[in-house]
Amino acid sequence: MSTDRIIAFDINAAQVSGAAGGRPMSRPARAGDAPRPADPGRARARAELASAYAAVLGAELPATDILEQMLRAVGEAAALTGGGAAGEVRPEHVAAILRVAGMSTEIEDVGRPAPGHWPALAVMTSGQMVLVLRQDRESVFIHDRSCPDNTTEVPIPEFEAYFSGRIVRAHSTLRQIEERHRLSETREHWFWGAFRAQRRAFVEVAAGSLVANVLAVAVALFSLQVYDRVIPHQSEATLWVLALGAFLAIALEMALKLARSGLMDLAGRRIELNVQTLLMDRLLGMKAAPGQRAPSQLFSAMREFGSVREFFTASTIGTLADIPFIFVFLALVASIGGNLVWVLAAGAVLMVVPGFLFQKRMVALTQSTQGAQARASRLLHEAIYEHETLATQRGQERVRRIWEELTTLSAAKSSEQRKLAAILTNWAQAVQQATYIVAVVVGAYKVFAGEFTVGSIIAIGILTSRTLAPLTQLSATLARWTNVRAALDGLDAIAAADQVHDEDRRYLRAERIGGSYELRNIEFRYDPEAAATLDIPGIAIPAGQRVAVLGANGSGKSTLLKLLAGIYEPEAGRVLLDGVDMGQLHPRDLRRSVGYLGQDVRLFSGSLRDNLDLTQLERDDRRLFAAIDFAGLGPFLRNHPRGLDLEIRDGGEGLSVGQRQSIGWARLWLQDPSVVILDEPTAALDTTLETTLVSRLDDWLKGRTAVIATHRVPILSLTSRTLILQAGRVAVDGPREAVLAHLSRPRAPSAAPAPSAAAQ
Ligand SMILES: Nc1ncnc2c1ncn2[C@@H]1O[C@H](COP(=O)(O)OP(=O)(O)OP(=O)(O)O)[C@@H](O)[C@H]1O
Repeated sequence: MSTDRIIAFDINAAQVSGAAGGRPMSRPARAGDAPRPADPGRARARAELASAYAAVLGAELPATDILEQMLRAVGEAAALTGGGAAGEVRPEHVAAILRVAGMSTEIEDVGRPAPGHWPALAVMTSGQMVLVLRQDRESVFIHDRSCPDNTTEVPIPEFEAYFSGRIVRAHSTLRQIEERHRLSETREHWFWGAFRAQRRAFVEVAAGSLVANVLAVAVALFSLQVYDRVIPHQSEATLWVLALGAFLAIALEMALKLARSGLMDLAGRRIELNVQTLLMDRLLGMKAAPGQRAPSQLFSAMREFGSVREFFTASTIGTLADIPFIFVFLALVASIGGNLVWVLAAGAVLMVVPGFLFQKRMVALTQSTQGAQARASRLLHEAIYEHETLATQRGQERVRRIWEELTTLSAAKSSEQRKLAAILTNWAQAVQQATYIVAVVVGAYKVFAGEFTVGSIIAIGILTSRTLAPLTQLSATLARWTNVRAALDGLDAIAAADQVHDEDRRYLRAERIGGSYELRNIEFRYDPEAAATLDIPGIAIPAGQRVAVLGANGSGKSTLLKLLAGIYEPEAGRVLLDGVDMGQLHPRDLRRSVGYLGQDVRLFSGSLRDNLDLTQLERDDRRLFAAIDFAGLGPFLRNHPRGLDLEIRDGGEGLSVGQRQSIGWARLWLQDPSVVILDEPTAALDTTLETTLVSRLDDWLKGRTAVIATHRVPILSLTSRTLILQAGRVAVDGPREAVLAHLSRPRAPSAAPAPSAAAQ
């Protein structure tokens, strides 16, 4: 085997040069060569190599995802080093990429190749790397995309001649393996699972509570001793020793309780951080479920997390941690006062029973307040963001009326809720005092009978308060629990909502999507009771074709486009992209390759730069300006004093509707997808800009599949095929000219049949 052959396996060279197959590596750098600029191509190649390796190891690691990370790292390194050595991506960098993907990696000097080393990346003497899959007695097998089965066999002596002896090895971590093989039923609950993760803190809190509660007995014992032993003997020294002991116990108890609340606070913060991150992830990753989930519901559910957080703070957990010690105190009372303990037990039961009895009423109240609050927050949102429409359409009166109704309702319900909570707390306090009195009365009778000392009564009095105090707090906690449970239920709906990226699935990875569509027996409806919004037996769109979708308002154009973009899933039937059901493709690959420009381009608060580059991966301002020029915003932005730093205000204000549409175009240009789905993409542009854009698009759309819903004539000229929708059905399908000619023909009762897809 020649050097050329070994080089032919080198993925770096192949990818850097952009060729599909292997190609000899470029001349090695010589001393005196000018410093090379940052070389994202090389980084790309290394990232792809790492990706291939990860795929061999079974990790779901797409080249493009790590590539994005890598390019970013290279960009940052280039910025730091002034562009010098950043292009050199060494084995350490590849190891870093694999670590980014959550794998554990090491670089080893193994000297000679041996079967036990592989799969691993082998560093060759030239500095290049190859992915060695396995080795038998005669050959090593190298990953090479240009060969059948992606594998090339190389005799060991030939390989050894160019092998530097270094390898980069990666393994899935135990956690990843566990994740991969975990049964879906054993997945932890989003909230309680986060609690379980902090169980160590809870065990420590429980241990602290035990000691603190034992120390709490000190005051009762102090009184017992003082009344029964010190006072009768007038022993001053004992008094002070006992007092000192009691002071110490109090100080220790306080220190322990402070430590306990500190610990709880820390655990609480960790839980909150994990849960909030998870909830936001789920919210962002939710499948679109049009007509099934009101945004205001989601909004108020997320806001309600505040009440959950407040509930699970140190005071609640402290109360709960103290509950088991009630039995310890009761045992102590029994040892001092014998049967008198039943008075305390009865008091304890009486204190908490109403709390449980009122739960149902509390739940009903919570539900109605939450409903009103959700509606109020939607109304508030509309009153603020749709202020102009309300003002010009004189809609304020309606808003005011509904607002008043909702405020009255929620004020009445929450006042009832507060009343109930107050009843529960006051009842608990009253029962606690009554129990004390009954205990003292019973104790007094025992003193009369000579069974008790005065010190015992005082000690029992103190112990009664200590025993029952956590129960008073428990009643207050029970009153709040219904609120928290309702909030948790709302959040449960978010955490359990169907996700675009289902963690239990292994999706098909596609570095590039060609863009041929096939729709089979599609049915889609927003309202399960209503007739189908879309009913399409079959459409095929070959890769690279440009299709215009026409139709009256409400005929289903946008819905069809959203199905093609993978935003909605059909209720029945299948949408195949490159011959594969869209649901099987990895959502990230889909989003990268399928560009969607909706009717209404939304902006987010931040700078214009942030808005253009929502992925935050674009480091090159020249590309941002090229995108802006493409979209026709160049002159405006170049003349603007703030340029790309132009501020977009809360609610996306800061640009005109047409300019917003141009931003949508610029985003699409930056995304550079192989499939473009455009919904009325020039509706807001002026004629000059539309004409310029259309002329640029003619070139840009080459090689891309495009489906464009439009009412505008200029954009039609870009397409070769026209579909006309009528009430969700394809009424006409054929070559553009034929369809347009058919449409412009005067209608006769027995019109010629419309061109069909077969006419393509
Ligand atoms: N989010 C939604 N929830 C419920 N029904 C919807 C929703 N979006 C659209 N519809 C209904 O589906 C039908 C098709 O709407 P679609 O937006 O696809 O029409 P279109 O052809 O794009 O109209 P236009 O030309 O006005 O944009 C309409 O009758 C509409 O009422």
